[in-house]
Amino acid sequence: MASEVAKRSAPNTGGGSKKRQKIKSTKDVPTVQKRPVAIDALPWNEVKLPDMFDDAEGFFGLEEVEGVEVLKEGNNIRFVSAKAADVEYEDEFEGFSDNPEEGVVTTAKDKAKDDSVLEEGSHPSDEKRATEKKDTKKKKDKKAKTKKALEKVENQDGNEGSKSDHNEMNVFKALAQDNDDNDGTDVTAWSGLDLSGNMLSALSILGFAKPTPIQLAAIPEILDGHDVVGKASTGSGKTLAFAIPIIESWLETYGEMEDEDEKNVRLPTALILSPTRELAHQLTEHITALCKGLDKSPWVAAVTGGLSVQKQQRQLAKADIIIGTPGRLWEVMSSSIELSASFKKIKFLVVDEADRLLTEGHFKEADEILTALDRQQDAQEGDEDEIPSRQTLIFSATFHKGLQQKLAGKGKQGLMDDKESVEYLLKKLNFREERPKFVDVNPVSQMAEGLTEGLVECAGTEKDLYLYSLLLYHPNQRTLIFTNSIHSVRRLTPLLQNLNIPVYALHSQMIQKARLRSIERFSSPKSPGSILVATDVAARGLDIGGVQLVIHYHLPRTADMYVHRSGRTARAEASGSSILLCAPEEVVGMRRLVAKVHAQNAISGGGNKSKYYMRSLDVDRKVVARLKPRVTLAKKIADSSLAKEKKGHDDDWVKKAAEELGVDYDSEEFEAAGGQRKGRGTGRKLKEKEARALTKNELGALRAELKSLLSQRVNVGVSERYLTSGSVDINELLKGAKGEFLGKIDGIGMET
Ligand SMILES: Nc1ncnc2c1ncn2[C@@H]1O[C@H](COP(=O)(O)OP(=O)(O)OP(=O)(O)O)[C@@H](O)[C@H]1O
Repeated sequence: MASEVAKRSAPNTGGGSKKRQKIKSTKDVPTVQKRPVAIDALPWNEVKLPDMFDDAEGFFGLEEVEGVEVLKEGNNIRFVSAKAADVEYEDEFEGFSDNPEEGVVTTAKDKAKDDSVLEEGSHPSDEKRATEKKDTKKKKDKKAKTKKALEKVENQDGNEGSKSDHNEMNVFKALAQDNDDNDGTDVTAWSGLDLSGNMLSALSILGFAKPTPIQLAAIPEILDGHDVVGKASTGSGKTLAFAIPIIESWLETYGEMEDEDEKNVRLPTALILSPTRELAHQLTEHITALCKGLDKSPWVAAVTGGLSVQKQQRQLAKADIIIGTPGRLWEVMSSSIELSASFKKIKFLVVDEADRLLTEGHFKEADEILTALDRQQDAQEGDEDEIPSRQTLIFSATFHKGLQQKLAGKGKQGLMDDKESVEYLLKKLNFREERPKFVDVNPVSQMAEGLTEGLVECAGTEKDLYLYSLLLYHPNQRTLIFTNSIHSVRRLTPLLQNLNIPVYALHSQMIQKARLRSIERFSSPKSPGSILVATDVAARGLDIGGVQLVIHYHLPRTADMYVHRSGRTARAEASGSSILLCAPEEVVGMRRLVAKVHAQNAISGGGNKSKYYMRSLDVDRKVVARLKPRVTLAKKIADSSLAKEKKGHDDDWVKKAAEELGVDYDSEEFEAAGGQRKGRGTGRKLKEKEARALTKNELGALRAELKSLLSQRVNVGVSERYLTSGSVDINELLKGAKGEFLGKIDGIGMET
């Protein structure tokens, strides 16, 4: 095996695997062993220059290293060091960080907690780990039972030469029997896909009784070695559609490896490109969850920023499945020759949410990565046989029409060389087949089946009020609110908090730790009624269980974005609603956009071509008017803190600039001078100034007033519809049994 590849840790394969011993302190190191070390992992020391070199341009940052042997093996150069080995040994095997903000989430097989074992997978949070610990026993019992079922079959079917498919059918039967005793999920429905017993057992543990349509259609094509372009509606299980065959391939290759040495230097199997950090982490968790049910499992690593490039390089050197955003991946890859060399030999390249990744702002990095992966370019003479031919898998719920045609192979010839064009990138994907298999399992609808859509008409200036009303009409529902700007997320979050709504924020300018924390809290089973206000960074791919409602506070800019945003609810056969808040002047355009989405579905599915008409939802304006005072107050309080915060930032910035220029800075004087000029933004500035001017006491009074308003129930009364229908027991309604009060008490629900 090529020696350029960094040493990798073998996954735990149970009792038989060699386990590395934990070195607790340097005192415990019995012998000083020399080991091959990556060049950037050597214990480099900064060279101290004598004072006389005060201005020695070009020598700053000079580093030296001691005790390193340089070995030349053919064309490869290796560095062997005792010291570095110790340092790196501790560092390398301390287990991946539990801290998600550190950017790499990795996992190894679920295994017995053995103090002497340092190769341990990690999980994104301590909280999660605590929950997982609790689940472990349960899962282990389940796993043992599933295993027993498989063994039972093997024993029953012990005749040599028995047909494997016959055997497999019995595996299913045993699992089904087992399931009858509530011991595991019956996975008989997966039988046509030719999966290994190991994989079936993992699916049974996950509780996935049958493949989804995209899994049913795409898995055999991928297992057969084809390039695949997969299109299926949001929440339909695309992740496992590509992950299952990738893991099957890894299991097969790993099973064929004869000794530990070979396992230790194995090459990565797959590289998965994701457009956002959150999605990369989610893909990691999703694949990891499946791997946990396997006897032996691949290392899965997410690369999304936060860690030092060197540390990520070391961790990636061990990974079998790498999931990353293009920017960070390219940064890590481009600074390590060893990593790019090993990536070139991957068996699978996956582009998830392809239409976004290939078309929106990721050109440069995607281009660099694809160039680096291009196996032909670096193939050396006589090396051809060693290079596995890569399968390319492209997945999304939406594809621009042009992109779809190009991916389907039409017009692949004569692709332009314009370096800025999608065609250029497509060419770079380097499909191994002239035409990849196009798997479009759900041409009738990109939208999930269980989705209800509607719009609420309200004046642009009243969106806050209607948003709050909608939230009260849907109490205890996990709700995702989309806005088109970071500023709106920043504004709406405190506003809703002031109104006692459990709300979290998500946008791209938040630090990674805070982003992941928001998602974790929003998705926590402990808070089913939480709210997330987000930009479109949350629109694609995020799979948060139990999102029942999506509200488009700002309208989506494109039809595809409408599909992706709305797809955060009604996932995996669940139901959910998507509601647009539309100003009157926006209604026609929006109806047209949504009709377009549905028309495309109808035409491609050969279905009903009548125009889809999105209904307006009936919100009782009188009830909304009753909520106005509290929203106005909450807004005033939120605006005041925001304006003060902003002033602090502005002051800091101007102070710094004044310091650099060597002038005095007086914020009052500065503002007075600015206030003379009339121009754009003056009105906003005045409002901010007003908001800032609120004293502590005034704010306290506003808070008290709001508190009192919030403690009052909002009686929605008896709607005219009820009165005219003549069939309603008004006394019953007023008793509260049907929830005539808004909010947590018991929502009345929306009429659709
Ligand atoms: N065979 C299955 N049976 C039951 N649930 C499944 C199955 N496969 C996947 N799921 C679940 O369905 C949910 C959605 O899957 P996934 O995130 O892969 O959807 P997706 O098609 O990638 O959606 P999007 O287009 O929004 O990214 C996940 O919670 C996943 O665990």
